Amino acid sequence: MSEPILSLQGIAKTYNKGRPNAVTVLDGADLTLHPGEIVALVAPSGAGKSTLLHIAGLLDSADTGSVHLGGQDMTRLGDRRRTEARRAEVGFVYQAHHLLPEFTALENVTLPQLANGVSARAAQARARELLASVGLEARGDHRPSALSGGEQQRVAFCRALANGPRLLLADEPTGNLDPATSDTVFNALMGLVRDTGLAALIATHNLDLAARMDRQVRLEAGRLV
Ligand SMILES: Nc1ncnc2c1ncn2[C@@H]1O[C@H](COP(=O)(O)OP(=O)(O)OP(=O)(O)O)[C@@H](O)[C@H]1O
Repeated sequence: MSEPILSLQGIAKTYNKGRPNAVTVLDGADLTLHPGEIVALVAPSGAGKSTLLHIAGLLDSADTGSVHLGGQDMTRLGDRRRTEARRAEVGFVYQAHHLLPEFTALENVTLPQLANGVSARAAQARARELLASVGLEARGDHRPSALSGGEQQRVAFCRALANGPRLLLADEPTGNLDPATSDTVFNALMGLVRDTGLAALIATHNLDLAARMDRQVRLEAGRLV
């Protein structure tokens, strides 16, 4: 089998450690994700899905345990190296799309590439290609307010994929969408995973969508089962 893109081992996380209001959210969570794999992360509200995604995506650190991304140990990297690794390897999609309202769809997908040192010309070409891959070739000049919810969420996926990450992390990405639109967004994502060898971890409450993924992991008492 191919080398894992993401490997989490023995991840523990307690908020407000040592205080009366301490909350242990993760307590020995293990997870391995391979290229071309899409995995559902299912758990009740408050169980720690966002916390786990933030640790996997190097936005937050675990108290104990290790995080490997693309075979490299990220656990003890300094802030600068973590940010670099995150920019290069990880794409994030949130429930609310967080697109920049004053920029067009095309600009929203171009900007992260400019931040990563890509030339304007190459960044725009890639943004056009990504938007076309989710059926939005005619919407590049629209601002988010002129797009439907499903279109906005597809732009958010394109933005997350703009720098060619090997890992996509999504937190309830279809939570705000009606079933038909959620289906369209999910199918676009599935196509990308299959075509590009991307690995995706998708937190969702939608059990129908979860059932269509390669595997489901549940977060129970701080562990993944
Ligand atoms: N910064 C923080 N300080 C203290 N407690 C926190 C913090 N962030 C999260 N928590 C607590 O940790 C627990 C897990 O939160 P998390 O957001 O990871 O859950 P979730 O499974 O993503 O929930 P939801 O599905 O509702 O988004 C919750 O009880 C939450 O209140």
